[in-house]
Amino acid sequence: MTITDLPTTAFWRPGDPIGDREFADVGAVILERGGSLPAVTVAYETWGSLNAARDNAVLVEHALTGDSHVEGPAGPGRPTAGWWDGLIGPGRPLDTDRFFVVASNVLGGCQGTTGPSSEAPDGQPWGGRFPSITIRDQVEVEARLADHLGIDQWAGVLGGSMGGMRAIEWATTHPERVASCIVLASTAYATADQIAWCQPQLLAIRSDPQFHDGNYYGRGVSPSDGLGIARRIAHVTYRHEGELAERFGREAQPGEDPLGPDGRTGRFAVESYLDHHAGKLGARFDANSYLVLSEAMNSHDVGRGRGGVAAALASFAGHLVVAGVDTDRLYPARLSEEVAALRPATTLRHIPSRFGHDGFLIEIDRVGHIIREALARH
Ligand SMILES: CC(=O)SCCNC(=O)CCNC(=O)[C@H](O)C(C)(C)COP(=O)(O)OP(=O)(O)OC[C@H]1O[C@@H](n2cnc3c(N)ncnc32)[C@H](O)[C@@H]1OP(=O)(O)O
Ligand SMILES: N[C@@H](CCO)C(=O)O
Repeated sequence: MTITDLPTTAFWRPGDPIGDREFADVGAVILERGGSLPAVTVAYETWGSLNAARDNAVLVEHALTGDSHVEGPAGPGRPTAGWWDGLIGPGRPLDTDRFFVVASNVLGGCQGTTGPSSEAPDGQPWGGRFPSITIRDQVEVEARLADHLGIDQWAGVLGGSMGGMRAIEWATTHPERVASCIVLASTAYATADQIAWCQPQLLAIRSDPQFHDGNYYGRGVSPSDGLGIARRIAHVTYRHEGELAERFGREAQPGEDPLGPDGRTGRFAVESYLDHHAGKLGARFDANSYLVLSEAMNSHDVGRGRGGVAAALASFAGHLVVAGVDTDRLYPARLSEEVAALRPATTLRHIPSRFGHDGFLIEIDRVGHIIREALARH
């Protein structure tokens, strides 16, 4: 597959099959970086039942390109199978005999919650006009969802990567509303390295001639080349050097010769693998959401304006669990260890994996064990 063969962008629009989604209108939101969104809708899914005391709810926070479909098959309105399939259900780590599990699509996303592809007040898609948002704005919207569901305190808030950013922000902004917080393969603040890896990704999208300053909806085009390049860069950071060496080595993609006379089209197997992931993301994700969410991640710092990370975390009296993947080069395990050092009451766990950052999505048994252990206190 060459770059220009990539499919055009797909995202959820009103009128599409709703799958298992429910929707909550949570009103206008004043944004941290200025401006506002006059009417925010949140798409969410639930598993299990809220008990009479309304104290058994757990919020699962998805990562950059995830959505509310944590568990269950793909199907109409559900472009992908659950991204943590196997973790939610009777007797599972997120045990639906005990817990009411909630997962929403994040503010700025493209699977039903208000984002750049949603309608602005003038009836046209927001597109490039969608305002800059922060992780704190996303948590504000999730707090409104909790209010809508009648949940004063979550038994648990948990997530990996960008989902972990929102989980730790929840514990900091609303310490009284979180009993247990589980932060996987994540960080208390976006590091220089994470911001640096992000920059060429955003430039790739914005440099795509089909980007049109973010106003590509309705033109029959999308900046899929730029989004594909962004995903290739990101995907390498999500995996481990040793894994790529072991899986692909210097092998050529079958039927192709990267060192032959036509070496410009013949690919190494690892290049074909990256092309595949670029194509998959282009088929299920909106480039504008990729930009907005990436910049929200760059904003992340629970200590900003609060006297630093240690002072910010001091307000949280609940149970905090942090776990890093030992081969994660993007969110190295030292960032989890740093949180545990700044807040000594924290439980520190490790996720051994050969897969790097994506280990938090792949090592289901280990992740399930950490979740089960943390929620056993409840
Ligand atoms: C599953 C979802 O996408 S749910 C939606 C939400 N998603 C997320 O939050 C995370 C997005 N997904 C991801 O980041 C990753 O796909 C993961 C972490 C979930 C999966 O990781 P892994 O299971 O290790 O898959 P891996 O990275 O090895 O990729 C396998 C794919 O590469 C393909 N592949 C492997 N080698 C090659 C090659 N040489 N050339 C082309 N394709 C290749 C496989 O055929 C397979 O394709 P498929 O996924 O279409 O079946
Ligand atoms: N593979 C994950 C990595 C981000 O943490 C995603 O696409 O959301």
